[in-house]
Amino acid sequence: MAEAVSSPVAPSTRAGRTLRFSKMHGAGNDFVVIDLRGDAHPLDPALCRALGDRHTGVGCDQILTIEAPRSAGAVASYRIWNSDGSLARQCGNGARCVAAWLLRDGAARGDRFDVDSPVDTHHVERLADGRFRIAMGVPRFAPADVPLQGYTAAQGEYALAHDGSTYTFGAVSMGNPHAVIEVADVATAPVQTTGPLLQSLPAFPDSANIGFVQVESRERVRLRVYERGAGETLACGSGACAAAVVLMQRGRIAREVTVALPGGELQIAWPRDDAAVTMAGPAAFVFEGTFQTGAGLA
Ligand SMILES: N[C@H](CCC[C@H](N)C(=O)O)C(=O)O
Repeated sequence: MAEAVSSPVAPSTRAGRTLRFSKMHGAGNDFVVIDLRGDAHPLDPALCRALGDRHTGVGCDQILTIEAPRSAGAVASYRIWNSDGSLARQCGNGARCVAAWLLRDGAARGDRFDVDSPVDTHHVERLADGRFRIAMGVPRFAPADVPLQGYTAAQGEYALAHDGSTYTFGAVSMGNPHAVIEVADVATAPVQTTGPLLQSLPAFPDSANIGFVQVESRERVRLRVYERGAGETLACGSGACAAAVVLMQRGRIAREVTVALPGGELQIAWPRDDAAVTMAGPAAFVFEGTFQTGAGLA
């Protein structure tokens, strides 16, 4: 599973902590965004699960915390928590929402700036239509980088036998692990069964985000993603990058494509194998709120 987290301070689920948040989404992948730049207490898994609960909390796929920049040129850094309380190292839709949040906050100015994710410094560009283009880093296909156990050299397609079935998929790291399964029709893809099954196999020691992709044309694909730590989401930005580069490497699609997810469309480009992948898409504010820790928590 994703890396365990040990909180350096007493669990922040103790009563009395008031957290102001912005509820946001990127193509339907939804987030609770919390400014921790003036707060010494990071979140912890229990608090993130409480925040993410769609009945007793705010409800979201991931929680994003805004923190001080780590690199010289960045305006801020952010941390990514899945709603199951696990930490993640990449979130494409979240990066666009952080960018929009930083511009509204005034920490970022102009149409181009840098933001530190847990794995990289991402160049952000605000586009004329209000969407954001993010440089998502260079994809890494080596099994050790995904990580994917049981294989030494990168393959365009892996075949994994389990319990009488054989699963064929591509595998890539976008800073977080992805498996990509090509299907004839995403609408009938076994997302809710094969997704959690593949995540649980020893081949994925850190689990993985499982994408199911249908090629409609060389310029357009459809995608559904069963995310690590959140289940099926309406969109997955790093998953869109992962599906696109797996299919581009196989020569199945052009080097610039539209990825149509249930929650919206993203534009993915990967001009050369040694280049960063860029992802363009929307970021939206939904509402502001405060969350009182400890209220109703056992
Ligand atoms: N579930 C992912 C993190 C969120 C990624 C997704 N929401 C995106 O937009 O890339 C993981 O554990 O690696």
